[in-house]
Amino acid sequence: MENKGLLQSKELYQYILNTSVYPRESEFLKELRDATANYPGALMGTAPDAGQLMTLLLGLVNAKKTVEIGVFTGYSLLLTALAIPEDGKVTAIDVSRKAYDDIGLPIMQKAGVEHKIDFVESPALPVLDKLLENTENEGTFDFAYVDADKVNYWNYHEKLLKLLRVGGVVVYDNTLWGGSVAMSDESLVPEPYRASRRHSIEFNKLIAADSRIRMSQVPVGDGSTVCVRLH
Ligand SMILES: C[S@@+](CC[C@H](N)C(=O)[O-])C[C@H]1O[C@@H](n2cnc3c(N)ncnc32)[C@H](O)[C@@H]1O
Ligand SMILES: O=c1cc(-c2ccc(O)cc2)oc2c(O)c(O)ccc12
Repeated sequence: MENKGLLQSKELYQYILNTSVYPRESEFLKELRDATANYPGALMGTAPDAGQLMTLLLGLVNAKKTVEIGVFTGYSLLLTALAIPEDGKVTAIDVSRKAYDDIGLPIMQKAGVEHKIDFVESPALPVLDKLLENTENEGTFDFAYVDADKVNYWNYHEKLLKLLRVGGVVVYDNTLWGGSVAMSDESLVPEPYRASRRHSIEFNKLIAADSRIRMSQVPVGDGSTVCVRLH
C-alpha cells in the first residue's frame, strides 16, 4: 500500500498495519477500505491505524451518542457505528453524501448498522448550531470526530466542547497535515498541503493551550489530536 503514515519508513508503517491493525480490522471495514481504494479522493479516507485508535477510544468512553464531521465513503463512520451499542446513534455530517451513497451505504447495510446512522447532508457549522439550539443536547455527546475543512477546526472545537459531556472525547484528524506543519521553508511544502497548512498550525497552537481539555497529539495516520473535556 501507499505510505499514508508519518513514520521514518514505509516498511515500518506497513509493519504496524500488518502486525497490529489489519489482523484486528472488521471484515466490513476492510471491504469499505478496498472499495474506496479506486474511488476519486481515496487518499482522504481515515488511515486504518488512526481508525483503530478511534475504536479503542469509543470503547473506553462507552460511546453511545456521537457526531462525525466529514464522512466521505464512510470508513470512520462505519467503525463508529460498529463500536457503539445497538441503540447508539452517530450524527454524520458531510456537505455531500455522494461518496457515502456510492460506496459506504451498501456496506453499512450489510454490516447491519445503518439504523445507528443519522446522515445530514450539509455544511457542519449550521448543523452543530441547530444541535446546540436544543439545550437538551448540551453535554450529552460521548464522542466526536472531525475530519473535514481545516479552516473551521477551531469553530468546531468551540461548539463540540458544549455538546460533549465532561469526560467525552473529540478526535481531530490530519493535525500533522502530511508533516507540513513542521516545515520551516514554505517552498518545501507540497502544493496540495499549502492552503490548509497555516490553519492546522494555528489550530495545533490553540488546542495545546486550551485548559478546558486534556489532550495528546498522536502520530498515527496523518496525525490525530485526542482531547478529553475536563469540566
Ligand atoms: C477527509 S474526508 C472524510 C474522510 C472520512 N472521515 C473517512 O473516514 O473516509 C473530508 C470530508 O469532509 C467533507 N467536508 C468538507 N467541508 C465540509 C464542511 N464544511 N462541512 C461538512 N463536511 C465537509 C468533504 O465533503 C469530505 O467528504
Ligand atoms: O489529501 C489528503 C490526505 C489525507 C490523508 C493523508 C494521510 C493519511 O494517513 C490520512 C489522510 O487526508 C485529507 C483530508 O482529510 C482532507 O480533508 C483533504 C485532503 C486529504
